[in-house]
Amino acid sequence: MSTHIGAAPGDIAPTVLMPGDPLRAKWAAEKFLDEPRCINEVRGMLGFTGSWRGHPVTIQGSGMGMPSLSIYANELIREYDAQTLIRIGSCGAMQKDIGLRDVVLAMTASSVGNPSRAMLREIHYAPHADWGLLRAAHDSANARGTRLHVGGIYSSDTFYDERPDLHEQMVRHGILAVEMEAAELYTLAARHGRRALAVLTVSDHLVTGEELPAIEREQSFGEMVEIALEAAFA
Ligand SMILES: O=P(O)(O)O[C@H]1O[C@H](CO)[C@@H](O)[C@H]1O
Ligand SMILES: O=c1cc[nH]c(=O)[nH]1
Repeated sequence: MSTHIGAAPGDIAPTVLMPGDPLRAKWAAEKFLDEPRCINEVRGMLGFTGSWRGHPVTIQGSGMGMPSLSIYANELIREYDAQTLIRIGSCGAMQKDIGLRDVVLAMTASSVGNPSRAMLREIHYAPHADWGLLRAAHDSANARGTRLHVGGIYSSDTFYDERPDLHEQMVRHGILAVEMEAAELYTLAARHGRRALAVLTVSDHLVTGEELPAIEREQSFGEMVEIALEAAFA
């Protein structure tokens, strides 16, 4: 057990998928894994371990925002020796040519700040995906005909952002979408020599104002789960 994860040693697989929503973790584990069993209920941040095509896989909720993700990713890496961490999240599209339910692979993740920021001090570190995972996810998505976008995303500290000028600059600099965890996940993975990727599904559109309801964010983003699994074991 770690402070925030109740799993026994050995109950967490080397490959961990991390949705923000713990109920998406439950849905994905029941839909995509063989013999899933709940390995964490601490604070309701559900985690499940099962297998996919014979490979052990854990799907563990991260919560919303980088401070929460940081706690789970740190414990998964330090206490359970997780090697591959793939975020499976929702995001808001920031460019006109991206549609609802399109999949975004985050090549880089910009942020105003993240929990690692204080440690890095004057360095403006560029959080980036693992190249092998990114390439494999790209190949998987293309093979299945997914509407796919690959590029930079923005990991925000706020869902209800009151800085339209900040969004304007992100859009202007080609940022594809906004979410709230990837920059810290990428930074932690790099620091510990692990592989990380964020595979995201567009749930909102910041340009058109379209949005999907909570139940669809929880239970309908299966394509990104399959892409993440195929990339992990490519
Ligand atoms: O759907 P998840 O994975 O939680 O991701 C996105 O959704 C949450 C906000 O609604 C934030 O965590 C953001 O990153
Ligand atoms: O962080 C997020 C996630 C989904 N949609 C948004 O607009 N922001």
